[in-house]
Amino acid sequence: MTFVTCDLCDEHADKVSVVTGLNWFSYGGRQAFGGEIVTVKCFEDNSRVKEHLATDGKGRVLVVDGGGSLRNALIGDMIAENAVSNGWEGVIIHGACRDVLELAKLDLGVVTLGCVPIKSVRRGEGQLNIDITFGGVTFRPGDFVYADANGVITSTEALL
Ligand SMILES: O=C([O-])CC(=O)C(=O)O
Repeated sequence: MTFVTCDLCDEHADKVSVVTGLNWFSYGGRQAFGGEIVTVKCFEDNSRVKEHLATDGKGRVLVVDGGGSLRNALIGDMIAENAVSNGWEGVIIHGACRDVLELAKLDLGVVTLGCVPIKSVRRGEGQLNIDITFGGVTFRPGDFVYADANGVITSTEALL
C-alpha cells in the first residue's frame, strides 16, 4: 500500500477526520499503512491486544486506546511478530511500545506515542471493538484508518 496521508486529505477533504494534538512516533518497518479499524480499549494491560493480534488481520489495523500511558508497553517484538504472521496491516497505540529495534525490522506499521522498556500486566482486562476517542477523533470499528509519517486520519469509507 503506497500513499501519503497529505494527498488523501487533499483529495477527500470532505470524508476524512484528522487526529490532532498528538506527537506520534513510527516504529514499525512499514511506514504507510491503513485498513479497516478494529479497536481495543485498555489501560496498562495488553491482554486484549495480544489476543486480538493472534487472529486474522488481513486488511485490518488495530487501534488501541491505552489512555495515553507511557508507563508500560502494550506491544513488543513477540506480539508484533505474531501480528505479521496473521496478516495485520499495522497497529496504532495511544500508549507505548518496546523492542523498537526489532519492530523496525517487521513488515508492520507500528505508530505509538513513545516507547518504554517495561511490559504491561495481563489481567484479562480491556474491551474489544467499542468506539474509542483520542486526538479529537472517534475510531469506530469498521471505519478505515490511514497512517504515515505525517499523521493519522480516518474515514467512514475506504479511500484506497
Ligand atoms: O509480551 C508483552 O507484553 C510485550 C512484549 O514484550 C512482546 O510482545 O514481546
